[in-house]
Amino acid sequence: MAEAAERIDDPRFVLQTRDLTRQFDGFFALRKVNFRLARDSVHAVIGPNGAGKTTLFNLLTKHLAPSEGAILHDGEDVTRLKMPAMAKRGVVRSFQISAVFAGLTVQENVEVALLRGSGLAWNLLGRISKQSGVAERAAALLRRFGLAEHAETMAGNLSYGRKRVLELATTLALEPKVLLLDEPMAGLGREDIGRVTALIQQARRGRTVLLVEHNMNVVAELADRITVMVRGEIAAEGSYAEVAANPAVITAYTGRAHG
Ligand SMILES: Nc1ncnc2c1ncn2[C@@H]1O[C@H](COP(=O)(O)OP(=O)(O)OP(=O)(O)O)[C@@H](O)[C@H]1O
Repeated sequence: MAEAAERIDDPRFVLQTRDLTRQFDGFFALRKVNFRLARDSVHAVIGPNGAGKTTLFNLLTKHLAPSEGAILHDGEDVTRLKMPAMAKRGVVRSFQISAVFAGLTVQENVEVALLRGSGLAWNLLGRISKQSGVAERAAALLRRFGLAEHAETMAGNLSYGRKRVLELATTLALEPKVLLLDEPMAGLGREDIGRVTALIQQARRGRTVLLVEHNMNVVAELADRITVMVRGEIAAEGSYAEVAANPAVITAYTGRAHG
């Protein structure tokens, strides 16, 4: 499997794409996209419906294979690597809520994630968690994420917003270097959005975060840099103020030319 890795030494960028393209039956969902994710930044990908955001995300997270182009991680060509290999390299997407085990307690869910992160079979959960300090580490994570008082609650009984927090806690238990989040605020009310935003602010320390997000208040608050996708291509990039003032972006969102 070991292929000669192409090194592109620009250490500022943890992930880069080269002419990344994905077609579906001749339709270009993504066309020759050159995307760069700066190390230790929070970077948001936005754009109108059908712009190709999810396609880009799924290519970076290895849920989809590209039609053409390349993906580089730490300067190495990882285009052909599968999801587990990316996870080993520290590039992890948040699990979907469906991956939270409803029949386990909140504490047990985090313990499972910690064991998974250390490559141990989770059917040994009971025995190992007592022996290896996993229970203490899980409890510490729950305290950090404000879930301590729910430690013994069955995950299935948590509110939707708390499930999202738990989902993030189980992802962060893997200590990813690059955290990829697909619409982390989707379906959340205002209070939970505040909670998850604070959690991402905390989680960003020492790592890189990429999020696809529709909520512009959240994007404005969290993102150092924003990529605006339109019809499968990058239409603009920059800070929130820069992209918000960009005529191409205004046109894409309003359907009208600006000015
Ligand atoms: N599996 C697929 N088969 C066919 N077409 C697809 C497939 N996945 C995406 N597309 C098309 O590719 C385009 C980009 O879709 P994508 O989901 O990446 O957009 P998006 O920016 O994430 O949109 P949204 O904000 O609505 O989620 C759309 O026109 C979509 O219909």
